[in-house]
Order: sequence, then C-alpha cells, then structure tokens
Amino acid sequence: MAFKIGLLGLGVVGTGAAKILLDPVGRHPVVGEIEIHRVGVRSIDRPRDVDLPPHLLTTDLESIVRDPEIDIVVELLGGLEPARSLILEAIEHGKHVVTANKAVIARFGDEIYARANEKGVYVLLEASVGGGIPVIKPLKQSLGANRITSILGIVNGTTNYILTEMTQKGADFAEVLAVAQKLGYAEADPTADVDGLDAADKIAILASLGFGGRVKREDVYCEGIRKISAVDITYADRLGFVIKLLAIAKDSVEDDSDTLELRVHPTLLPKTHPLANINGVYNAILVEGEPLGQVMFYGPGAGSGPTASAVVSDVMNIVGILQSSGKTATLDPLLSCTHQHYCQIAPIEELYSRFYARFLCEDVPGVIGHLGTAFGDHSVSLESVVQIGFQGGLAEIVVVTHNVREGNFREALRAIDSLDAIHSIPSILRVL
Ligand SMILES: NC(=O)C1=CN([C@@H]2O[C@H](COP(=O)(O)OP(=O)(O)OC[C@H]3O[C@@H](n4cnc5c(N)ncnc54)[C@H](OP(=O)(O)O)[C@@H]3O)[C@@H](O)[C@H]2O)C=CC1
Ligand SMILES: N[C@@H](CC=O)C(=O)O
Ligand code: NA
Repeated sequence: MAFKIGLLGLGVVGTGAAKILLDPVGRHPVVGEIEIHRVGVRSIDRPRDVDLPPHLLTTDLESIVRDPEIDIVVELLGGLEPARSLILEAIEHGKHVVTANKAVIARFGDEIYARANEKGVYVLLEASVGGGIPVIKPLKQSLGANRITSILGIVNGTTNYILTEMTQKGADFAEVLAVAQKLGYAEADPTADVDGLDAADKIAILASLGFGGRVKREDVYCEGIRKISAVDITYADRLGFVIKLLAIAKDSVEDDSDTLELRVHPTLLPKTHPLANINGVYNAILVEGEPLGQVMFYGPGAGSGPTASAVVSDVMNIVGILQSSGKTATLDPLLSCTHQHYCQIAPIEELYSRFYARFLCEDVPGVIGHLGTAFGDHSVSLESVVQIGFQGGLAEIVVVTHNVREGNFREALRAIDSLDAIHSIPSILRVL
C-alpha cells in the first residue's frame, strides 16, 4: 500500500524531495512506498527541474491539507504565512507533518506541537537545522541519556560559504552572497541568513531539544556578519583565529541557576578548534553532554539534495510508524515533543566572553595607556594589545580581552569612545 504525501512547495528543497521519491531504486524499500499525491505551488506555469505529471500541481494549498487521501503533509514553502496556518490546518485534519521551516517552528513551535499532540500526529523537522546533517533525531533519541551542557554550531550554510570565500579568496561579500543565492543556499529573503536570524531560529530549536524546555525566539541574542571586513579577517588570521558565525546554547556557568546562554554572533575561533575548519556550505554542530563528552555532527548544511535527504528520511520515519503501529497508535515520546516549561535565558550583559576590538586612534604618545586604564576601570582585563598598522594616518590598535562580563566590556567601550585620541571603533567581535 502506498502512503500519500501532499507537497507544499516545489522550489529548491521540494524539487530535491520529489527527485528522490521519483527515483527509489537502490534506496530503502520504504521510499518506493511513498507517493506524491498533490503538489502546492504559487505559479503553475513556472518551469520545473523535475518531471511530475502536471495534473498533480495546484495553487490551492488548502485543498491539499484537507485532502482525506493524504497521510503526510510536507511543508517546504518557507516564510511564516501561509506556512504556519497550513501546518496547523493539516494537523487539524489528522495529517502528520514534515517541515524544513525553522522560522515557523522557532516562533510557533509551542502552538504547533500542542495541537499535534492533541491530534496524535507527528511534526518532524530534521531538515530545519543543519540541512542534510542528522542532528535533530540524534538529539531526541541517540543522545537522550545525556545531560547536555553545550551546543556550539555553524548552522547557516550561506554565511559560512560567504565567510569562507572572503577568507580563502578575498572575495567580495555581495558577489559571494549572489552565488549562494544562485546555488539555492540562501533564504528567499537572504537578510535572514546575513543578519543571523536563520541561525538564531536553528539554535532556538536545538536548545529546546538539548535542554528539554521551550525557548522564546526573542530571547536569542543575535548579530550577523554584515560588519565583517577583510581587515578583521586578516588580523584574526595573524592572531591565530578564523571568523565564523557561531550559534551557542549552553548552561550558564557563571551562576548556579538553571539559566542558559543563547546567542548567535560572528566569533574568532582558534584555528585548532574543531569548528574552525568547517568551510563552504558545510555546517557542524558540536554537542557536549554528560557522560558522553563531545560529539560533532558534520555535513552539508543547505542545498537541494542534502536538505531533501533529511525531508524524505522524516517522511520514511512516519511511514515506518504507520506501517508497524497503524494510525491510532500513541505518539512515540522520543519522536514527538512534549515540553511545557520555558528555559530561563541569561541577559547578554551578564554573559562572560573574550572580546576582540579594533580601534582607530590618533597616533599620539600614551594612547595605549589610556585604553588600558579605561578597560581597567571597568574590570576588563586584557590578554593582548597590539598596534597593528596605520589607516589614513590613524594608528590601528587591536585588543583581545580575557573572559570578561559583557556589561563591563560595553561600559568600558563607552568610556573609550569618548576619549579625544579615539577616532572610531570599527569592529568588536567575540573570541572563543
Ligand atoms: N534551500 C535550502 O538549502 C534549505 C531550505 N530550508 C527551508 O526549506 C523551505 C523551502 O526552502 P526552498 O526550497 O529553498 O524555497 P524556494 O523559495 O526555493 O521554494 C519555495 C516553494 O514554495 C512555493 N511557495 C512559496 N510561497 C507560496 C505560497 N504562498 N503559495 C503557494 N506556493 C508557495 C513556491 O512556489 P513557486 O515554485 O510556484 O514559486 C516554491 O515552489 C524553507 O522553509 C527553507 O528555510 C531548510 C534547509 C535548507
Ligand atoms: N538559508 C539556510 C538554508 C538552510 O537552512 C542556510 O544557508 O543555511
Ligand atoms: Na538536519
């Protein structure tokens, strides 16, 4: 018996999923039991890179989520609406859902999972984080015996591709972004990638799974890569670092409470760090837990085929359950989501980090002393201060701090900014 799916979206990921399903030979036999019943798109006449019978396509997406013949709705539209409403309506009609939409899950996951649990259906989302990397299911199942203490990830393929090209080839930001869009890595609105919002959605999802609580998306501190310049990439390199957009969720070690650190920002990583050599569209997620220690998940973080691999695997999981237990079985607690309480998130000012800051100063005697004094006055201890060069007659000084409270560091910067000898502070980055 074939299991019928309704595909919402036939873009980069939808096309990849359809290609796998239309070509089952050599894959797991379950793939051959999945039938594409309807496909919802915006424009029927748009040329497609996959050979589907034209009568399957419709612009009436509501009719798909209500279709009594469909077992599983696969949402690959992107964006918040109509994706959220269609997912909820599919659930109301007793359909299982597979989605790659981290933006919807990070914002409306509570609502979606509450309804899914009431209706006894699964909402699986392996493709939503790390593209083709299996990380959601391992966090739910294979690592379930551990107390997770930290999750560090490079979880956005577009920005990792851009930073890699800028670092290795001195490429121009806008040009590389255009290539990433052409390769199908970027979101429909690439601001979500570049400004770190997509990575913030993903770390909210990972944190919720790893730390077993709900996460409010607005609690994730987020900075993107727009301000990263070739100058900082070069100086980071000289100091022994690479710059990566890092997503971090970890137990806040500075206090005994149950609070979490949750943040996304460009970070100077020591070249010896396991995440430092994750390049191009590849993503990696380094999970630390007790008693396991560290485990790293690595693979293609975006793109048609890899993301479709995760989507189809989720569909197969549901088909496997339907085959073995039937439609009325209770939900498997290791695949569904039942969190009730919200994780407590520490304010960014209270977090401790190392910082890299680049100053442009008048080339006058004593300027390094003034910097040191201002930092010292705010209990910010310095690891190194280097006058690294000159730019337009101004001395360029780079400071790397020890692990300091962010609130103190910011106050020190305000004091430094008001010094006569300081012309500007072009960059401030965190250091791992
Ligand atoms: N691209 C990637 O590498 C990855 C993407 N994702 C996620 O997967 C999802 C899909 O992304 P992707 O395939 O890249 O997106 P695309 O923009 O390539 O495709 C979107 C598809 O949805 C259809 N669509 C969008 N809005 C509507 C609407 N209002 N009504 C009808 N149809 C609509 C489009 O129709 P039409 O074709 O007619 O325009 C298109 O087929 C997103 O949530 C994204 O975040 C996750 C991991 C990786
Ligand atoms: N735009 C995203 C796509 C995958 O989630 C990215 O670049 O990682
Ligand atoms: Na994944």
